[in-house]
Amino acid sequence: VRQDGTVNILGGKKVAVVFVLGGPGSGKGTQCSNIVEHFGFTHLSAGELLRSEIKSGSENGTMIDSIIKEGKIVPSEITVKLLQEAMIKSENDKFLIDGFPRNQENRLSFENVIKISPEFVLFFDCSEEELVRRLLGRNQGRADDNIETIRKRFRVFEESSLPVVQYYDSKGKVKKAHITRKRFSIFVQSSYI
Ligand SMILES: Nc1ncnc2c1ncn2[C@@H]1O[C@H](COP(=O)(O)OP(=O)(O)OP(=O)(O)O)[C@@H](O)[C@H]1O
Ligand SMILES: O=c1ccn([C@@H]2O[C@H](COP(=O)(O)O)[C@@H](O)[C@H]2O)c(=O)[nH]1
Ligand SMILES: [Mg+2]
Repeated sequence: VRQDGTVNILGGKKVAVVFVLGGPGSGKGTQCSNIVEHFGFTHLSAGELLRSEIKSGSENGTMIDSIIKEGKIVPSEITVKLLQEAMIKSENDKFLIDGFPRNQENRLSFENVIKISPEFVLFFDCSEEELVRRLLGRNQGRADDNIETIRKRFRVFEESSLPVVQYYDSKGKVKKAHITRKRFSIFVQSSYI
């Protein structure tokens, strides 16, 4: 229990978190793997945790599966609990959290439960044209890599996820990697990396 009365769920350990955000297919998972190799972070993909939950046959699996196929956002309490469990299980004190927070409610839920603010947010800015090309060429058998769901994921990204990037940008916490054409960059006025 901290002096301000809040409880650190990670047992008092000082933990660094970096959120990795960007449109579907912008390379979050790919770049997290590269970063992990060189900088000693543990990579936690919220999408992977949710897909594992489906595969494990958990009671929420069917609901998560249908939300992912619709390109929508899984309720915060489920995703935050999975992230919390993964962070507690890990021995590490540095985490790259990929694909989360997806909306403002996710962000608030993480703040309230985990009680850690990110060191910064890595944002991959990429044109929709390039995103579609990458997603349709990914060939990993994902149920949401079809053009119908991809369009829905783009809409959710613009409506719900970009406001989270804007929020962190207003706090000076966004480091932007500019991938191709500036489809989404009008929303964010921040430093480039
Ligand atoms: N810099 C790059 N240039 C070309 N292709 C790339 C690049 N980075 C990633 N890719 C490819 O694009 C596809 C999507 O990459 P990745 O899975 O890392 O994206 P993501 O942001 O994690 O996507 P999602 O949000 O759907 O999980 C993959 O097939 C990957 O190999
Ligand atoms: O915090 C999250 C992360 C993911 N989802 C759902 O999973 C899919 C796939 O996520 P990827 O990051 O692309 O692997 C995403 O479209 C959402 O439906 C989520 O709800 N919350
Ligand atoms: Mg990914």
